Amino acid sequence: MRLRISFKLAILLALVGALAAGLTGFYAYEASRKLQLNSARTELLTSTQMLARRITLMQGEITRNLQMLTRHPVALATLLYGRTSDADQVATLFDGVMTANPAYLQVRLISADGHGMERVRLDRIGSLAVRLVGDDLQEKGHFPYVADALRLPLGGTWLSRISINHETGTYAGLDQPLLQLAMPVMDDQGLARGVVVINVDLNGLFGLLAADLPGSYQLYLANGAGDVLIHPDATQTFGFDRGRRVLLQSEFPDTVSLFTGQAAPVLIDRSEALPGRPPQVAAFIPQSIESPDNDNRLVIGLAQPLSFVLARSDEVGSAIVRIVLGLCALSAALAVVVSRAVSRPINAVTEAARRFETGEPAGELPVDRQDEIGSLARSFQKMQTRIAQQLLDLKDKQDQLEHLSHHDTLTDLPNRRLFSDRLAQALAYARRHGEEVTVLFLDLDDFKRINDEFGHEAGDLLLQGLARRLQAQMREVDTVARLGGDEFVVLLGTPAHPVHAGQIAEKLMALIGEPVDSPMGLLQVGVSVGISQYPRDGETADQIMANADRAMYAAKKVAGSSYRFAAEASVRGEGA
Ligand SMILES: Nc1nc2c(ncn2[C@@H]2O[C@H](COP(=O)(O)OP(=O)(O)OP(=O)(O)O)[C@@H](O)[C@H]2O)c(=O)[nH]1
Repeated sequence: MRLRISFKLAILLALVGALAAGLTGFYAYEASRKLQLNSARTELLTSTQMLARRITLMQGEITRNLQMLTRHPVALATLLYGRTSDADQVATLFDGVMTANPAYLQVRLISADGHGMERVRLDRIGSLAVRLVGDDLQEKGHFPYVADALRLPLGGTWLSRISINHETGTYAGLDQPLLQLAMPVMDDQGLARGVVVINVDLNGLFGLLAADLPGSYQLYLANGAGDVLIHPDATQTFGFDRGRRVLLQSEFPDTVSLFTGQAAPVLIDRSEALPGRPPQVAAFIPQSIESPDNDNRLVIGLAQPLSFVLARSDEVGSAIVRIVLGLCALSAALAVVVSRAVSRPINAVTEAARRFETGEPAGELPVDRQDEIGSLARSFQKMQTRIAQQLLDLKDKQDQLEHLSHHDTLTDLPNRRLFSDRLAQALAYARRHGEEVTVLFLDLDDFKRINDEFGHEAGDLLLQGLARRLQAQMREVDTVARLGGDEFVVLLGTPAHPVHAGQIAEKLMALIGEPVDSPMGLLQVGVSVGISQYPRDGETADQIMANADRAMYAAKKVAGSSYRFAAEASVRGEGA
């Protein structure tokens, strides 16, 4: 199948349009993906740093609460005098602090005496702070938060390692990650009389801290060795507490530098899914919690599923796909319009060429256009006009050649060839209809003398003048021809009786005998005429002509103009 140029052009333009739209769409989508990832990483890092800052603030707040509680006079009074009213006031104080701080699991006043006997203790049960009394109060002197905190100076804070709470007798926070902070209560002599201990629920604490973060954020917390303390998957937390290690650096190998003292944050773009874990984007930073031994180094991290991060770019992607499809449709429509606009004038030129080839009128051409197609159309039109003109010229030349081949160049009378054709035709007709044909053979007398006396040019003028005269005076049906030199012949177009033929010969003699005016003077000659008639003088053209010639020679023998019939010997004329 031969595809039209407009179709090919439309397909090509549509493909180019679709390719351009597709590539633009693809790169726009890639750019949007990168932007989303970068912005997600930056947001995660900022949120993680904010979280770390809030942990520091939170620790400072707990320390300030401890200072307030340890320095309150009723705390020392309770420890020194054991009065119930003092203890009640302390309990009220603790209740206020716990109410204000939902992450506090437990607040206790523990005496240095009585093996670290709990004097006032409030445990969190649900949302309430519940005071324990009587047998529920226990000796805690063997716990480091009592023994070590009692050795601290005024205002010093003891900070536990983050651990799982296995302490029996607690109502809340059992088996939860726990941070304990303790501060000594000093008397006037600077002797530590007891400690105030606050147990902080880390899950709750971080839950509070993370409450402002977007719901898609996942919180990670690891201790200085990398043990996972908080993980979106609860089964991965506190592995060390169950006799196995679950390390953050195992799941996020890039974080290993954070556990070797590096302070720079680690940004992770984990595009590949781990078994059971979706691809993620994450940010991790180290965070130190101030403590006397400075051993509480933490690594905090926030992560987001990659799918969530890329959800927006997927939306952008589907918008881009719609735009690309729209652009493809638009480019296809434009391609059709453009290809038609381009191919229509080309088709017009092609159609004009086809019509020209078959000789039909060319039709309209886009010659008014100012582009290459207009120039092609104009060139084609010029070429068409030139070819048509050349064809006309050629036809003219052909006609001229045709005329020349049948006419004498000097006199423009029919030549021997045309005369022979007409004679043959006339004989054929006469033979069929039983008619006669008459030929009069004319030879000028003494023509050489004209040439010799007046010049060859004068001879020519005389021949032309006589030819014109004969042509004008003879009937249209007759043929006057020049056979060559000073020989003329007349073929009568209608049958003629010999008498009539003789009259015609006399008319011819009179016509030729009239002088012809020329620049060289009056030119005058005589003529000898031989008359031959079919069928009397011959059957064929050759016989007729030969007899006419012979008759003319017979006439020539007589001085002056005369004529002779081929069949008769009688001579009629001026010289007779
Ligand atoms: N000017 C001119 N002369 C021609 C042309 N053709 C032939 N002639 C001349 O015509 C003359 C014919 O001479 P002849 O055949 O002797 O005829 P004539 O002089 O008429 O003599 P007779 O026929 O015997 O009377 C020659 O001198 C030719 O050169 C022509 O086309 N133009």
